[in-house]
Amino acid sequence: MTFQTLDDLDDGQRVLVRLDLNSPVEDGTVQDNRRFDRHAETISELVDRGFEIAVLAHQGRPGRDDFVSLEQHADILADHIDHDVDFVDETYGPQAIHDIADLDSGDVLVLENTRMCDDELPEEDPEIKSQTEFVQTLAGEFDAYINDAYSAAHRSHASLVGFPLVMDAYAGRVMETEYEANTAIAEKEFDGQVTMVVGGTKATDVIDVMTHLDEKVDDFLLGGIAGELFLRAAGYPVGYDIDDANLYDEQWEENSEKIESMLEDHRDQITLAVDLAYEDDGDRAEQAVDDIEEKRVSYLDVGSETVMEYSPIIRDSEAVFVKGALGMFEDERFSVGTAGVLEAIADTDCFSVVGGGDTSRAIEMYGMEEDEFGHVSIAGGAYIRALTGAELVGVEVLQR
Ligand SMILES: Nc1ncnc2c1ncn2[C@@H]1O[C@H](COP(=O)(O)OP(=O)(O)O)[C@@H](O)[C@H]1O
Ligand SMILES: O=C(OP(=O)(O)O)[C@H](O)COP(=O)(O)O
Repeated sequence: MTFQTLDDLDDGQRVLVRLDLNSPVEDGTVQDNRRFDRHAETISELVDRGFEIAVLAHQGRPGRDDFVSLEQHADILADHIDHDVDFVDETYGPQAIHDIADLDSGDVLVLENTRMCDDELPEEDPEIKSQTEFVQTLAGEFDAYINDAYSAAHRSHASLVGFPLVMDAYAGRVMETEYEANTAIAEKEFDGQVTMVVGGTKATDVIDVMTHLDEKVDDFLLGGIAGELFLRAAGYPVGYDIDDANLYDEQWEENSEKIESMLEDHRDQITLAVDLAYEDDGDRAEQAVDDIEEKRVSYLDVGSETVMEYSPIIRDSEAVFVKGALGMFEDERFSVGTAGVLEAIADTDCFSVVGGGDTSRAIEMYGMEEDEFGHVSIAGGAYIRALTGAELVGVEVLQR
């Protein structure tokens, strides 16, 4: 490993620490999840070593319901480290700079959601990000920058790639362990069948990676939003937005050509849902995809027949990689696909990786243990990108 770690950093300095606390938000309430547990280890070590600590993190995407302040995250983090955590509702404005100046040894201050700053998005070259007002202002306030956000390291955003170009930069403990685990996994060779379960809402991330993994993965089992987009490309009248949904059409525009060419060139490697589930009068109802004449409802899970088709494929696999849930599993009625597939994986002795801040929550929620899986990563998009062998931009800048 070529980046510097916390072992290379002298105690008691002023540090700016980038975490990934991006969490599910239900009715405005931030849901606790494994990202807090994992990052708490890094922050507790920094507290014990007397650092003056300011935390940068993002939450959600502008325009989405999950785009909220980090005030609740500061409280959840405080519970995890059993130590006070302050919050300021600015990222680099005058009040933030004032509060940063006031930090004492062992103090922790969470700065406001980085994505509320104009300079954070969109993705641009690290050199451009390093010259932004956001990076230039904060860099002057600290002795060192620590990136612990492996799970966001595939994004070329200011808080992830700008600072290492203008100040001393180190990998936090989560960055270190996730990088090691995911790099080792990417280098593993398997003699038997390799299966990848693809779902979730971030279809663009997974479809991009699928096009680079067609030699490594023998069978892609589809669900979630990506699954419906593939069904749409295969000629079924699903995979577009109805009502207020904003999940399909934009991602279809971005990915339809890739999906169509994957179906044309790799049809035998792609297994699509044979039935889908929806809400009918408060209950779960299922419909065979062949019987859908027109999309009138939101499909929130794959159906039970689909789980019966996916399970034997998983049983016959030597390795299974999961990225994204097959349905909206947080609602028990729509957990059949995700829980069914995870149980099938847990019941076999295949090597398995379950990734994603949201998806990894399903393990605990549905009574499974993490040690029933080979590796449970708090990274989703970053881990599957790493599987392709590609370097993550946020890691690359740490290695300079
Ligand atoms: N058909 C669906 N409709 C709406 N949401 C879905 C559907 N299928 C899966 N999801 C949601 O996808 C989320 C996980 O998506 P994503 O963020 O891409 O994965 P992760 O964070 O695990 O990497 C879950 O919280 C689940 O509720
Ligand atoms: O949750 C994240 O990614 P993931 O859902 O792929 O695990 C990261 O925080 C990145 O967030 P983003 O996909 O909104 O850039």
